[in-house]
Amino acid sequence: MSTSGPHIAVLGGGLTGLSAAYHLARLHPTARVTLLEKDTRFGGWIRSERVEVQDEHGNKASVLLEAGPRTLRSNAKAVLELVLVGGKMVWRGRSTFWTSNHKPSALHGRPLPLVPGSFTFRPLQAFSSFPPLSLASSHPLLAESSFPPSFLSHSNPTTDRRTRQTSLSMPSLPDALGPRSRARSGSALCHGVYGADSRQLSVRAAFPTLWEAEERGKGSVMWGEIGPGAWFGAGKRKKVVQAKEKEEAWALSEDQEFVGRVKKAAVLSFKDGLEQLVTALVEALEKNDRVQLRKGTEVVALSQDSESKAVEIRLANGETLTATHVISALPLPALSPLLPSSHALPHLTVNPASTVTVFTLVFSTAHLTTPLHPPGFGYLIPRPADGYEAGAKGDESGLLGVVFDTASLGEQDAALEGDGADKFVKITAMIGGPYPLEPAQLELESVLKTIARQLGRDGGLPKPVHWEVHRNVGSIPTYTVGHVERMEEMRRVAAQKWDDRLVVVGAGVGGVSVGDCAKAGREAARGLIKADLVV
Ligand SMILES: C=Cc1c2[nH]c(c1C)Cc1[nH]c(c(CCC(=O)O)c1C)Cc1[nH]c(c(C)c1CCC(=O)O)Cc1[nH]c(c(C)c1C=C)C2
Repeated sequence: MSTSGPHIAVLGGGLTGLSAAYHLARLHPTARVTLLEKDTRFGGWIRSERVEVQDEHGNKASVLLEAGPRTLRSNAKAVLELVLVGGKMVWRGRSTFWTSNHKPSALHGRPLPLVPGSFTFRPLQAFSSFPPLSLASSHPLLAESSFPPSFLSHSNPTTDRRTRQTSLSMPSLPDALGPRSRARSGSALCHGVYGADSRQLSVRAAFPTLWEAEERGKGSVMWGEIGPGAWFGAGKRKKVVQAKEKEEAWALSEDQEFVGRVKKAAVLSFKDGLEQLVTALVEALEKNDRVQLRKGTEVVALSQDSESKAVEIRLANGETLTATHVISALPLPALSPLLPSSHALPHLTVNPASTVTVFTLVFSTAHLTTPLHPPGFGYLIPRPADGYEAGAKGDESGLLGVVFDTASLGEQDAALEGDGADKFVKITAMIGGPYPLEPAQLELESVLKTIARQLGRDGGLPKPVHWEVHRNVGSIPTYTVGHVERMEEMRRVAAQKWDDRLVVVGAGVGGVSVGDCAKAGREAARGLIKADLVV
């Protein structure tokens, strides 16, 4: 590795850290970059694996399993740039949403159908995902809250418009949704995105597009989406910038057919899963002789030289590295103990994080007389009416939702022998989050029983030909009320105490989606370069 130029250390080899290292190396002509990862692999929560499955008739398939996140959206330049690095993709087009003959009532009980696009919580986008009107009337947000004039502020004095920008007593989601829906509406979406109790989440931090729409609509989210605010002023300017950024990203590819397909896709992944993106980024970084990738390397302390302002990085193996700048993409609670008290940062340990167990099941369809599940991409389960304690033991048994993976991104699976991959169906149960779980609830029998009950399959579910369980401990930060302000303060203190030499980013700071992580890494790299901080 060359020794001239600034030396930037990136802490954490998840997607945020990889994206930061990739963009630093790409955009700065002389910077040296060292990426430090404690684990023996890169990718963080992104873990994709192929397994071979077989049924009793000799059909064999190669099935892709995701232990963590499974899709990304083509909604930001940062994502598109990485997508172009990632290679062969699969996409779920907008045309493959719910079919008109689908009846969510086929699902037993009161789960919420899983609709691609709704997770971004852009209200119109979400509801336009429901082509049949009959379906819309069963959507809890429509049925229960029916777009109150002020979707966010309804009946909540703490959301007063004059104070809501600065107040630390920002509403949490159920308050924001109004009295009738307060019971449980919206909680299902919070399970699907954050694996968390909606009552703990800050609307402003967790669903910023909803918040911004209400700002534009002067108290009405709906009006914010369709009213003049969306077409003039800041709302319009933001849309223009986003459109321009996307066009710039499309221009990076010469393959217009590919670009056309990605543009139309609602959600994307790669043929070999999201880890294909990680592998592509690592390969690109390995080719650059200004980049050093170090896995299995734990950072134990950071300090700053009072004269040169350089950052000293102490490693668990006793080595010390010196960097001109550090980008930390570590979980915030993991960064906290590395900082000396003179240079401590506030609020790093305030938010809790959800533990979600991902239970993937592959079934043979050979003996099924009816489809294993109704059409669609899965369902989300709202917060139990009588509390998580009771829900853990009752009907929900700790389930937050179920994804019908084959319906969603079945192209990732391939036939090896026999009639093909369509002889198998893959689903994923997401378990845990706010539920207090006993180990027995994570046993196969218990999970099968719960899903069969929810799907209304009286005869139960067959034994899967393959299943896997991954417990993602503390994987999704819960942005509690006041998060946005706390992070602003944390960044201010970091800039001041560390003389702009330490930048803190990642899912703990601003956005938990794959796209948010890609973007945060990119912005951190660009920020250092743009501000001419790299000396
Ligand atoms: C490991 C479990 C995870 C749960 N949420 C996330 C993970 C990694 C993070 C997450 N999930 C979604 C978003 C929204 C934004 C986005 O850009 O995708 C985020 C940040 C939405 C989502 N949740 C589930 C799926 C299949 C998707 C993608 C949407 C789509 O494909 O259209 C399923 C799901 N995830 C979790 C639960 C409990 C759950 C339930 C079915 C927790």
